[in-house]
Amino acid sequence: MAYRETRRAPASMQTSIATVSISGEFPEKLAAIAKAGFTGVEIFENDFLTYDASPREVAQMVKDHGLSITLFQPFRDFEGMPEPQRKRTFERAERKFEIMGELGTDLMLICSNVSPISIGGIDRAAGDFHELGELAARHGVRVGYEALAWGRHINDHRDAWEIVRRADHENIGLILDSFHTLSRKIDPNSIRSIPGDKIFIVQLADAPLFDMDLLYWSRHFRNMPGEGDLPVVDFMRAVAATGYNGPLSLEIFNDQFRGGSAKALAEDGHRSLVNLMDRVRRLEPDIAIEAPVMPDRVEARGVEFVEFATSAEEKDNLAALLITLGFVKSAEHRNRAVELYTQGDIRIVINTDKTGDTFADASYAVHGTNAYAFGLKVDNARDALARATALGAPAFSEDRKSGEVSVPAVQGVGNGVIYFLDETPELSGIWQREFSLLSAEAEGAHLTRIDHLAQTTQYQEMLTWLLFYHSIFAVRRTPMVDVVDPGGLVRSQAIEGDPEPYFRVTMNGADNRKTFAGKFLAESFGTSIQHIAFATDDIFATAARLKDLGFQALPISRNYYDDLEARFGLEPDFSDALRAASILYDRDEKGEYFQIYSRTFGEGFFFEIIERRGGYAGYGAMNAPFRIAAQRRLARPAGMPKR
Ligand SMILES: O=C(O)c1ccc(O)c(O)c1
Ligand SMILES: [Mg+2]
Repeated sequence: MAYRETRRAPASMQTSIATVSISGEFPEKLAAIAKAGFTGVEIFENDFLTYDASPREVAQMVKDHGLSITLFQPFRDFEGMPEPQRKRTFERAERKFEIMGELGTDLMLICSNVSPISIGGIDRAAGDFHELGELAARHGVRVGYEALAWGRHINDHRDAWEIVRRADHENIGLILDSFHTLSRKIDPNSIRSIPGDKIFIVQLADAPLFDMDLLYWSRHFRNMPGEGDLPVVDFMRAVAATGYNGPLSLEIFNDQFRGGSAKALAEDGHRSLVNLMDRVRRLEPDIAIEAPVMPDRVEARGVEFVEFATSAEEKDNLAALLITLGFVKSAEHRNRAVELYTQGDIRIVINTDKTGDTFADASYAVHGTNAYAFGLKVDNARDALARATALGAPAFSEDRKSGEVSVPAVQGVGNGVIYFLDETPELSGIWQREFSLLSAEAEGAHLTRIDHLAQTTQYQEMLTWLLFYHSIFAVRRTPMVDVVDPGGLVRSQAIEGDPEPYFRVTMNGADNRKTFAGKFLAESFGTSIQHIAFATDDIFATAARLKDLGFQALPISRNYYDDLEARFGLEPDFSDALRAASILYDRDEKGEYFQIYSRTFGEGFFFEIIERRGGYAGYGAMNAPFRIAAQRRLARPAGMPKR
């Protein structure tokens, strides 16, 4: 394969992003892009035209941020024009080449013609490009040709490549854009036969799968690689296999991003590229791009503990609720006001420590009582930390007192802390080392382990956190479901350990503060864990024990059970048993799901108890509106009509 001979030495990865991808004014975009670690930026012509500065001033600004301009784009409707438009198109191109000189970039993107007056024909287009190549050479610039998925004559990178090949000019090359290739379901392996040095730049974008008009889909719904459903990894593997080692440039048109945080978008973008190249490097080791090296995606084996920050006063209520759930206080911290409650494999830590500046205390001051931290069981905690930080997650650490264990940790959703615990003696011995065990025996309520954590975020931040989990951990995402709350829509998507779902998180994105989830977010000032779901292997035995323990389940309306009976054709005895214990029920092809909810605590936090029977893999989404209605009924201030 000839291209291998022309391959350059491995160059460190160049990351770039189009200015259109980021919200804000031009200077704000540049600052966010530079800060997030990109080395280059694509200047989208409109961003530049609408900003009141000369090309030379823009060039200086970009340089001051330590960035280079990887691409100037787009130039539209060039190839295959009839006269007199053809002549004018060349004049227009020459004007842009002059501007590029002042901007200090040597690469322009021409996207395939969409004009109704353009004429098809590969040789005609190749001829136009050859002639443009001569003009470009005189200006010391290069031109890359991109097939828009909706181009009038050219909408496939294979045809664009054929035109570039026939144009046969050093200054004319191909531009690949993952969206255009993958949205049309073109096999990305067709890229492997293109010489890497004829690919002038590679643009990357993902998108959620929608059955919609390609142009509309592209201009409004693109997202960062790993945030959507397109096989961007396969695309990039094929590109990398050509020997390409130029910039990887994000080009994301997204309505929501236009109003988002420039900083968060730039950070997500950078994370998405680092993660993408980590995946590619593992699948395609012999590539010219020097991708960052980090440990592989983390397989979480389950939640080892959840820790609440609270005050001495509020602690009693939380502890009382745990005791009605069958927990027992089984240990106390040796140096701190920290208690451990356990049942089965579940550990709940309650932290009311006020000595020194603890993060728990600060978290309580901001959010009130909240589940501010959790620990994950992993194979290698140091590796997990290394991967998370390589992907831009902020490492978390606190001053430890003597005898205390320093546990690798990062900050995640809602500024919460994620600790990594493994089987090394130091980390697995943490409970014995830091806590004095109490001789506490309790019958419990048959709760075995944490099935999932439910985190609430602003809807706008949902993709950020899904990418966070998806890049650091070996997880898959379930399809997004809409949960209708009387106050608005809440979008819900789960991430689950892959292949084994030992670790599950449901992410709920709230659009406004009128929904139950949105209200929790607003009133807790943005803490994230809104509920914790415990598993039982026998929901009815658990329900019976809870009753003895004085647990107060969230009461569910009679209508729910009438509907359930009809929907699933349940035996009246069975539905009576469900109703008597306020158990919600769901069923799919694989199995059954049972849920009991606690009443809410504090600003809308709650516990859930679930049993999965058979292979049921969901989260009872269809029951969520009933749960929310019940929670709202209870939350209504006294004196309001109750039904
Ligand atoms: O939507 C467009 O017109 C458009 C323009 C330039 C690009 O690089 C692209 O991928 C799409
Ligand atoms: Mg593009």
